[in-house]
Amino acid sequence: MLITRRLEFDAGHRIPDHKSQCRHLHGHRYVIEITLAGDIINKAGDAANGMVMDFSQVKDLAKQHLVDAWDHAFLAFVGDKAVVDFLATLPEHKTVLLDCIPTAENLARLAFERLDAVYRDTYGNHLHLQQVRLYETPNCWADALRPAAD
Ligand SMILES: Nc1nc2c(c(=O)[nH]1)N=C([C@H](O)[C@H](O)COP(=O)(O)OP(=O)(O)OP(=O)(O)O)CN2
Ligand SMILES: [Zn+2]
Repeated sequence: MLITRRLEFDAGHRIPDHKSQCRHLHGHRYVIEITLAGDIINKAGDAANGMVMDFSQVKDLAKQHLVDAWDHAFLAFVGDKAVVDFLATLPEHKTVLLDCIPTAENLARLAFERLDAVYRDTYGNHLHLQQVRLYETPNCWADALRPAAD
């Protein structure tokens, strides 16, 4: 069984090597869709009975481990020196330094890597993170998938 929880957040970025609009400082209303795989919990009387995981718990964990850190932050490639140096001049500015360029692909991959350890099997229902879909705009998104098992 697959379940998906969608969250939204705002962040700024730029793609420094881009030859068109995206090299400029700009922002997006990002959408992240977190897909979990697992069996349906069958435990009479338990709050999670009939669920893979409570959607509110999926949301709370995503906020705690990722979304609250990225929301209203500027996501900057640490090698983008001009921007990193500029942001450092702004008192208490919320900047998230990344070791990669903040494309949709890289953000989806980073989100997957960070959240993978967060969604763990607590009920013996084989719960695990299956996919992170990251929308940069309503028309553009990237999917980070769990690699197929050997
Ligand atoms: N493969 C990727 N291509 C692009 C990325 C990316 O992360 N991965 N990012 C950008 C820009 O940052 C920008 O966010 C995308 O802008 P744009 O192409 O204009 O997207 P829109 O949905 O706004 O396009 P419309 O044509 O206006 O619908 C660029 N490429
Ligand atoms: Zn962009």
